[in-house]
Amino acid sequence: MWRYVAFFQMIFNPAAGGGNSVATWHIVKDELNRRGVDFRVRTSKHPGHTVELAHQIAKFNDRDDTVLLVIGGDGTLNQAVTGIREAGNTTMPVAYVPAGSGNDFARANRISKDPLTVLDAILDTQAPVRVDIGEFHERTRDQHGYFVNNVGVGFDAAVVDAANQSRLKGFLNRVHLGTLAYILSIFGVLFNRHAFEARVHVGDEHDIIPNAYICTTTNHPYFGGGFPIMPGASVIDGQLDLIVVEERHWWIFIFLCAQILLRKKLDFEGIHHYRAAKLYVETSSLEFGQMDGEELGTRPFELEFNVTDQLFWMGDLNPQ
Ligand SMILES: Nc1ncnc2c1ncn2[C@@H]1O[C@H](COP(=O)(O)OP(=O)(O)OP(=O)(O)O)[C@@H](O)[C@H]1O
Repeated sequence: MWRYVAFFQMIFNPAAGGGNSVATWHIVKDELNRRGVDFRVRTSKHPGHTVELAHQIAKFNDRDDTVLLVIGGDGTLNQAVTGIREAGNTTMPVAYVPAGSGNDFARANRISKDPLTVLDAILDTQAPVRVDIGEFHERTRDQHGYFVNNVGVGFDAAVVDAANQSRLKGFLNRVHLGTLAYILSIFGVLFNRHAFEARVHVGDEHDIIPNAYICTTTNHPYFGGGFPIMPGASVIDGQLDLIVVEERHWWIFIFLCAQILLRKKLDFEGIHHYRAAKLYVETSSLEFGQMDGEELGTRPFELEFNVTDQLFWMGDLNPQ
């Protein structure tokens, strides 16, 4: 069935990477034309539009050799996967050319930053591969969703919120320093930090963590444009990883962040780690939330997580 790719349905987000994705799109389009590859492109016209576009493509697809090729960042990839899944399509594979600022999903799967290298791998692909993605149900607002990277409550979500509000982000993206926007936001958020109570249920374990500060469920090691928050996490183990970091003293928190940046083993009192296919996290206070770098707003969160999988069209799978 998957001997060759006959047809690419493409979604391109011109706003990803602070607009740098436009150059990637031109490279991809020119190369596909040069190789005589059959494709159709749709451009994301506004925030969230990729969900609608992917939904339509997945719902009305009448060919069994269609691959959805996504050009954008983690948020665009999230929306494409969400649209496919919401359409009830579990057979259409996703190919991905990273063109965002963080590109954590690409980093975790060792997908090249060079569009022509990625395209080569996509066009050489013979069969789809299954990759873990996360699924969540947030009970307080009855919200359901999917994530390719992570869902976080607390510190990381406050950083995403601050980075997205930052006027500097667009400029830093244009000069290829997108990660710096997150680093600057981290310092801003650190000055306003507060701890919250997190209740975690995993299997028979029921923990109450009174002074949580980072509470992130992740599909792979990276967050925020390359921070290896959970080095052992994998997209092919059929499990999700939850890391909860307590807020004790600011200098301990800085020390822990340094350990994360230096990729040291996070084996300290005050760091809680859970790995399972199903997880439950609850906060009693209003907190920021984020999903793959997209804001979830503020609310008390009651999050049920499950691991599921998605077909990807991306050459030999080589995850970290
Ligand atoms: N035409 C558009 N104009 C403005 N924003 C758009 C448009 N199309 C999509 N978006 C929004 O652009 C946002 C950013 O996309 P994306 O996350 O892919 O890029 P990024 O933030 O640069 O990369 P990363 O998530 O990897 O850091 C998404 O929230 C998406 O909804």
